[in-house]
Amino acid sequence: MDCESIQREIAATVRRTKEDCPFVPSITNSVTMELVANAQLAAGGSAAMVYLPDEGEGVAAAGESFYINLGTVMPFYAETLPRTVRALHEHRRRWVLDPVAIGIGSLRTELLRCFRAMPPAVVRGNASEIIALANLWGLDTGAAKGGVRGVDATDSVGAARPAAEALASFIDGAVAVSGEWDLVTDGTVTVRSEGGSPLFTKITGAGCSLGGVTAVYLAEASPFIAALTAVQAYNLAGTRAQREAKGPGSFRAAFLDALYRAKPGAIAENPFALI
Ligand SMILES: Nc1ncnc2c1ncn2[C@@H]1O[C@H](COP(=O)(O)OP(=O)(O)O)[C@@H](O)[C@H]1O
Ligand SMILES: Cc1ncsc1CCOP(=O)(O)O
Ligand SMILES: [Mg+2]
Repeated sequence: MDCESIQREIAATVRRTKEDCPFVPSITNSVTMELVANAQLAAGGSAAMVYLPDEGEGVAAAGESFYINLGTVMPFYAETLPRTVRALHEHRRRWVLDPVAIGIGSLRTELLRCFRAMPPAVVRGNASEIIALANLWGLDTGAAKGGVRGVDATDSVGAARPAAEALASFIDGAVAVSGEWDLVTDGTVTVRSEGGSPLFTKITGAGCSLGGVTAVYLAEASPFIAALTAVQAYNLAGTRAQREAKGPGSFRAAFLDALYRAKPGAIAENPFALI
């Protein structure tokens, strides 16, 4: 895969998504749910958030891809999430996992452990979450430990590269690691995408909504291209939004506008390199 063919695939993915408006349901956290849905709409998808077991199963079958984010675990997720993931597996629907705050509490850990048997097509997280998930699943992380602090990372993106590549190979899909720069890998090809803004760390839900938008593109593209398209769109829109913003509040609004307005060619041409 060379950069030019990757760029062509990214542009085609953005274009198809706007034409098709794929239905991409989510089970996601109650803190950032609204930003996730708005970002999915801005990218051209159709969003629906559910909580209950039968609703999870129903929309898993009806959706074209799916997003699961473990940010705020509720007791009934012990039933909702295994049933939904089983339905996704049975209906051959691909899904994105964001293992937010991995390490907090026993139910979150138990759920993340159980996903190993029916894995997602894409895992998206910050560096510490990716290292921690690879460790939980017993994969080779190059001895990295993964220092998640609540929902934040304490590891650099580069430190998560072995974990990301091992995870991507294990799931036979793709892994995206976010931070000051972003890494996307399918286990063989690894890319570094530049851009974004430090203001992303001053609003809640930048990472969660990036996962939701990845799921939208997953309805239209391979795991690797879907993950990279979302990362490129965020890095471009974040760069543009920072020029308009006075602080986190105006950044959030400017970011949604920039994501909505970003053209396929500009997303494809946001700076990235094979590493
Ligand atoms: N210092 C930074 N500079 C530029 N972009 C950043 C920076 N930190 C995070 N981002 C961007 O913010 C988005 C969310 O990433 P991140 O904050 O790592 O996720 P999470 O919220 O899950 O920890 C990504 O698009 C990422 O590229
Ligand atoms: C603050 C918080 N607490 C539980 S989930 C959540 C949102 C995390 O969002 P993100 O990972 O996108 O920063
Ligand atoms: Mg996060």
